[in-house]
Amino acid sequence: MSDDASVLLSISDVTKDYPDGNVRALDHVSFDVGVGEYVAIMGPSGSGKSTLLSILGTLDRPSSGSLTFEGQSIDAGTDLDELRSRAIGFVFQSFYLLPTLTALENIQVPMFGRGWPVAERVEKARELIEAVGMADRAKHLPKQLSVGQRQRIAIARSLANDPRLLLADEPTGNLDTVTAAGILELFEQLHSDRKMTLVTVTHSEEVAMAAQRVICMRDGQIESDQLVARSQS
Ligand SMILES: Nc1ncnc2c1ncn2[C@@H]1O[C@H](COP(=O)(O)OP(=O)(O)OP(=O)(O)O)[C@@H](O)[C@H]1O
Repeated sequence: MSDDASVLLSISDVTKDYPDGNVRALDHVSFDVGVGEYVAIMGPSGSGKSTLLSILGTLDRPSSGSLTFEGQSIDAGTDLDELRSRAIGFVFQSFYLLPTLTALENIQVPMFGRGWPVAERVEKARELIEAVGMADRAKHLPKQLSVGQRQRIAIARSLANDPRLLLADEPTGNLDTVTAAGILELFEQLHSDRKMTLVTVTHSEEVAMAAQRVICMRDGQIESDQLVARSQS
């Protein structure tokens, strides 16, 4: 973690076993993520990246070890649905947009059930669709959008509840090089303009180099954890 950042998220001595497969997916992993950091997690297939991201996002529980978010311990008593919907946004390789909803409606999905007045919900969705450069596609259904455009809408949706943390699993995995570069620019904007904390799992060097810090996993352990040297322009 960079020295000046206060800690957003911390995992300590986390182990994850999958007894059915007799697999130790994470093996005593500890690290902090600072507020506003942009972290890439890399490593070979099967090294534990997605498992780690699931635990960071509270989608899965560690077998042992602990997790804190904004200084609060995440344990059996934590309302995980509430924490996730309030504080954590997720972006996946497959976008999981609802096919019968328009782009603008898809962005509002996380706001459903949270008591937002409709007008405010729509206004917020309009602001987000603008932020991801897709305002002119608001009424389009997912099937009427390119894959890169769908990912932009999925990213806008992930921001609907103003999360402090954005977790992404191979966010450019289904995209061609040019489209992927556009998504990386969008992440950079979120990081620099909105001061989002971003953690992304990736196999892509380009994605990793866009981050500030790269954690490399191997066999369920952290092999290296380094700040990315940025060229000054
Ligand atoms: N539900 C599960 N049950 C049993 N074993 C699992 C389960 N999920 C993952 N594993 C195993 O845990 C290990 C880590 O898997 P994980 O998906 O975290 O790796 P990864 O680094 O994300 O891989 P990839 O880059 O291929 O997506 C692998 O050996 C995998 O087979």
